[in-house]
Amino acid sequence: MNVIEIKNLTKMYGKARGIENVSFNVEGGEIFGFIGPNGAGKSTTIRTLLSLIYPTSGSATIFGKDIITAAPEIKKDIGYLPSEVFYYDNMNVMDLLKYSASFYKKDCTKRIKELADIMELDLTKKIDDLSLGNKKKVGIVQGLLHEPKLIILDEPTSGLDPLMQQKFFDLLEKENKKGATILFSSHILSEVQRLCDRVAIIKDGRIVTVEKISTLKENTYKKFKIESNSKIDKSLFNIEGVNQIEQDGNTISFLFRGNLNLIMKKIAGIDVSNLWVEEPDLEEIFMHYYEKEE
Ligand SMILES: Nc1ncnc2c1ncn2[C@@H]1O[C@H](COP(=O)(O)OP(=O)(O)OP(=O)(O)O)[C@@H](O)[C@H]1O
Repeated sequence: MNVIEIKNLTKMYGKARGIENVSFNVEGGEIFGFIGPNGAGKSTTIRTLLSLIYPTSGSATIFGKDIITAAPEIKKDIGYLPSEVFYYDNMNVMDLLKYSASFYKKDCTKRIKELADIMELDLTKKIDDLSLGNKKKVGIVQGLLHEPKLIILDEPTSGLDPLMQQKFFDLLEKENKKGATILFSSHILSEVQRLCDRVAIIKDGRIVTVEKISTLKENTYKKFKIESNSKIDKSLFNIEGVNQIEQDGNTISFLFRGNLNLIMKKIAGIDVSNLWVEEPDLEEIFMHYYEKEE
């Protein structure tokens, strides 16, 4: 079952483009990545889904319910971490979190303590005295304290140090195993690759592709690097599917997409001293999608 269904969602800010005809679904139980560079439209899509802003046209459902008409009902089961968090500075952390928890029917005190423990957050501190990273942790606890069925995170890792990022990812994986669906926006591709099952790539307000991470990697280039005992004839690789050839001494490297036997036959004619065949990382795949569109 789809937890989120987005159909041709368009949001204009006056005459300026926010997002155009965005459509994709997020299935129940998956960790879904939403990637694109700054200004691509990730926050606009997320804010529209949460009814913080209204679409110009198009529609979307969450848990099968309309995002606008059923917004208050839907929100009870969503945990949201905005890209930037703002608080009343003179409250202490526990008071702020208790205040957030008061919007839900259940007692979240135990859960707040558990989460604060995992994220190493001091509940007695004043918000004003917290670093940016610690404020982000408050946002994380605030988003998860009611054990939501759907967790929506807008650029959640900015401000967290690598150790905390890891703890946070472990926490998300645990929530996912318990049944939570997660929508995770980011412009950092490695973290999406690590955590997500599928991704939607957005550029200039439009969805470029929606794919499984594994399919994205299979259908794209492989990276070849060949080392020989003598200089390799570069023209050997002037064939369809080969891109970005680079030669450095007796080493040649390139990206290839196509029938691998073609390349293997070419390599068979070389006195090979070493050979590397690697999957491109998501960053390279991403660039490829962007170039294709331009
Ligand atoms: N309140 C607003 N008024 C006018 N234009 C806006 C507003 N909010 C966003 N935009 C524009 O909409 C487009 C999409 O912005 P959005 O913030 O959704 O992108 P994003 O992918 O989340 O990027 P970032 O990671 O920088 O937040 C951008 O061109 C942005 O300038």
